[in-house]
Amino acid sequence: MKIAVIGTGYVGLVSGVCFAEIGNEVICVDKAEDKIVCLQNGKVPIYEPGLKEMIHKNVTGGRLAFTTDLPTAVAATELIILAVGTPSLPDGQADLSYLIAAAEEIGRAMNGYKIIAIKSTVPVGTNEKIRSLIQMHTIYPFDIASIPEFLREGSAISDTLNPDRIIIGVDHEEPIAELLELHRPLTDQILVTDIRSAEMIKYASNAFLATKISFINEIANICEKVGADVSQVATGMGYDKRIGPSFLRAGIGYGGSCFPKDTEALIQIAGNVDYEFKLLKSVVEVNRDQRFNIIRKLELELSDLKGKTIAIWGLAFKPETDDVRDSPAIEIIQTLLSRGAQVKAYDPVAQDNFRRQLTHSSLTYCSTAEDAAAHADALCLLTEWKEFREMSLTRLETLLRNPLLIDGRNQFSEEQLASTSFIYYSVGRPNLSKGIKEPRPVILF
Ligand SMILES: NC(=O)C1=CN([C@@H]2O[C@H](COP(=O)(O)OP(=O)(O)OC[C@H]3O[C@@H](n4cnc5c(N)ncnc54)[C@H](O)[C@@H]3O)[C@@H](O)[C@H]2O)C=CC1
Ligand SMILES: O=C(O)[C@H]1O[C@H](OP(=O)(O)OP(=O)(O)OC[C@H]2O[C@@H](n3ccc(=O)[nH]c3=O)[C@H](O)[C@@H]2O)[C@H](O)[C@@H](O)[C@@H]1O
Repeated sequence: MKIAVIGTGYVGLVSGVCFAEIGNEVICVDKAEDKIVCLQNGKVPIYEPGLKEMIHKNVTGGRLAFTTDLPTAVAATELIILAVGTPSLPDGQADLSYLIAAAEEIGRAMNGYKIIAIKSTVPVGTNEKIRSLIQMHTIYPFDIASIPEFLREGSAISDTLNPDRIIIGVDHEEPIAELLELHRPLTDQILVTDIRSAEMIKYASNAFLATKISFINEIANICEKVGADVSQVATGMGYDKRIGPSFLRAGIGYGGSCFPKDTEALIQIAGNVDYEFKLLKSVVEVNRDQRFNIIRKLELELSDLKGKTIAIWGLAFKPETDDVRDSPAIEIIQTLLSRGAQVKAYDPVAQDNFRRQLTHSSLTYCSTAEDAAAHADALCLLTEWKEFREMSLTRLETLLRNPLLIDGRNQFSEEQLASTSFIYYSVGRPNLSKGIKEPRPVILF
């Protein structure tokens, strides 16, 4: 099938290359010229394991190309996939301006029947609005389909090539056969729904996963007070097939370009029809507060943070990505700086993106994890990169001025800590440090 993918961000690029990989002819379009020039020169503007190699393979195989010329790409293809951004507006609603602009351009460029599929995450009813908009700009027939994307950054290629399910939302029979044929090589688990349900499945899925995270984070906070271990609790809960083990890792809360924005958008979608989504509002509130436990634990040990040097390991919102959009690290570091601390930060891949978001005279970006830790009064681990877990704690202890380790992602074990004198705080686990001031557990009967 000949496919044009409009918007070459995470979703556009990964789905474009994966459709090429399974034998389609794909042209990826972006209005950002620097991005397209970069891709045409064999470079990849985002960090995603395996992506560069797969792009190279499909470009040389003649199945994948990049352009800024939307009209020519639309005219040459039969399926147009919209994957432009839908960021949050200040009030939490999804900003549809990129989608609207792209839809108008597509309408003007059409030269015959097309299937137009929206992969961007959009509020319920948006596909219908986009259809009306395109109709105003073309005389040619077309069908609209909502095909939401469920990939995760860091494992985007395997998620796309082996999805748990594909959702196809349509309101006509006509495009179904072609869309089924396109997706069958990926999975048999394909659900065809009406368009509005497909739009809602995407928001409901992200909101449910965010709920699981806030739920386990609250359980972790209670575990800290009653002396239970949230890792064991999560394992025990996860053995129940109705609950499942995934998305029960306690930590500093979720970040990224999607959960924060999509939970806010769903609260707005409900509010627009006079429904107060109380549960989801609490999920968001719990998540916003969870990151500040890092600051609370630091202050418990160091009292005043003014003049203290705090090392930060991990800036990306999760490992295996250079994406720092809505990363909890941003607010944690801003709070440390506002309390007068000196911050030394390190991330193996996300540092340049983070620096573009945050610069400050008291914030230093370091070239290695060890440099960041050297002479610090405390070390906070915010992203679970493998290189951090593999670090020798006995070596780390010699680098820090004060052996205080605040682990926001539960990366270290009792065995690793046994031969050290670290004061160690993790999330929802009994205090494993030898130098603990207060005996644990605090049993509350
Ligand atoms: N990032 C992720 O992991 C996932 C994102 N999504 C959803 O997919 C959508 C896209 O997300 P990302 O790829 O992260 O977005 P992004 O913001 O990284 O990329 C969007 C791209 O679209 C381009 N663009 C905007 N208007 C255009 C136009 N008129 N013509 C051509 N190109 C245009 C931009 O230049 C940009 O390169 C969003 O709705 C998001 O919620 C869904 C699942 C996963
Ligand atoms: O709509 C989207 O954009 C995507 O959002 C998430 O994917 P992503 O944000 O890439 O990454 P996740 O692995 O879901 O992690 C999101 C955040 O939750 C946190 N998390 C995740 C799992 C967990 O158990 N605990 C936890 O704190 C991560 O650290 C991260 O900050 C969803 O998992 C994808 O299905 C969806 O397509």
